[in-house]
Amino acid sequence: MPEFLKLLTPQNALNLWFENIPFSFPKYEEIKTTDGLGRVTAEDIKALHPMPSFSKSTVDGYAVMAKDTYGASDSLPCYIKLTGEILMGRQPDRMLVAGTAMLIHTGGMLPEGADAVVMLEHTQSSRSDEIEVCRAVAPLENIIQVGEDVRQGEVVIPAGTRIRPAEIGGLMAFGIQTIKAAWKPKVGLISTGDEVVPPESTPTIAQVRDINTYSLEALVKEHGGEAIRYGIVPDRPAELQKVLHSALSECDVVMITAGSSASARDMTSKVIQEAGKPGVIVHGINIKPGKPAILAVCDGKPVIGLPGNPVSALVIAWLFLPALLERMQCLQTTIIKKQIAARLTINFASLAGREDYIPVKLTMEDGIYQAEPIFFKSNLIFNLVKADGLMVIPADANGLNAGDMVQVLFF
Ligand SMILES: Nc1nc2c(c(=O)[nH]1)N[C@H]1C(S)=C(S)[C@@H](COP(=O)(O)OP(=O)(O)OC[C@H]3O[C@@H](n4cnc5c(N)ncnc54)[C@H](O)[C@@H]3O)O[C@H]1N2
Ligand code: MOO
Repeated sequence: MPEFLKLLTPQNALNLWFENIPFSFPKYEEIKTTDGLGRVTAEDIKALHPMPSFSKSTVDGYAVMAKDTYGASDSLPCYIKLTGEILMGRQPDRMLVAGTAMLIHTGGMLPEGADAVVMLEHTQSSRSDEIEVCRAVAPLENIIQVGEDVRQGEVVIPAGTRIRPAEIGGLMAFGIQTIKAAWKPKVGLISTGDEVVPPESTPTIAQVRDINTYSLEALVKEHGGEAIRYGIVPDRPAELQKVLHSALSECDVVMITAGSSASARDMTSKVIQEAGKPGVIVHGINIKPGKPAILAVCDGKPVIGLPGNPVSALVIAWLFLPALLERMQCLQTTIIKKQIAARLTINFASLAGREDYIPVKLTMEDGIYQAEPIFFKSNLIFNLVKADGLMVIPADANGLNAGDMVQVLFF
């Protein structure tokens, strides 16, 4: 019986693999903040000054002392002397004194002495030097105070944060043009198989174009790694040995596709085992698709042996590689895979003890997502192209019934 028939759950497989990887603090590089999307910060970033650095209005209206408006209503307005206008981007040229108001615009700097802003809609101006206030304001109403967003010196983006558009905006608010980011792990991609030819060539009748190198390259890029292609290796162990050796010396992670299963030409596990210590950690995971997957460590470097079937290769890589890249870059917050709850449209059988990831089409009915399973074969990439997401059938389920709610993950 091939060794890989001793199947682990995906979570146990991941844990066991990670226990054998010597994670260390990541190398880092200085990058332009504008290039930072998707990168991981390698140091704490602190507020250089309070944000905002001046107190401002959140509405168009009149800066006032709140107490001057107390009791004001539509039936009993109060009258306040208008002493000028605060121009945008300019510091007010005078203090606000009791019993006076100044015209202010959204984002304008509050004059000293003012503690609230009356909205334009709650005033009338019958005379050019006076306003009629029809509604009272409380202190701090319609203003943003100095440091209300963040205090000076506060850690605003901790080390190990994935940079999203919001972080880029926050960094620019401080004028931080460069950041230290964890280096992008280099992921070597090796395709194997005598029948596999490059996409630019025309396959003969029993050949196939290389899908996996390219779908995996895109996945690596999407999850913050740098992909390095090592081409297609024929089904000869010596050839794979040679290419794997180069990839291990040049990359931080290596992914090999195909040759993971049970036949005599499935050499991947053996070649990985001989490429470095401790070698193969997991061969076989209780999952569909992707059961024959291999997780290994060769002299400190993680290696993944993916099934050749393009759907299996992509699903397994999508389940394991992002988690690895996150750990390698010391990401502090696990990225939760985007998912929604949906109602299953039909009865769906599955094997108890095995976690299934089934491609589904999503539609919306009465405000609830409906998940229609695609009866897929893991060799057929367009089964995945046609899917909106992957429905998870947990290991403890012995199939699901039409109407059951399922989680659908977006890959
Ligand atoms: N007797 C058994 N046979 C198989 C088992 C099993 O348990 N017992 N498992 C099946 C499962 S599940 C999978 S998944 C596949 C895994 O196969 P391998 O990893 O050994 O890969 P190959 O056999 O070389 O290829 C499978 C399939 O994928 C095509 N392929 C390979 N590389 C590429 C590529 N880069 N781009 C596009 N397509 C590729 C290849 O031509 C084959 O059609 O094994 C089952 N068999
Ligand atoms: O894992 Mo295989 O992926 O079931 O075809």
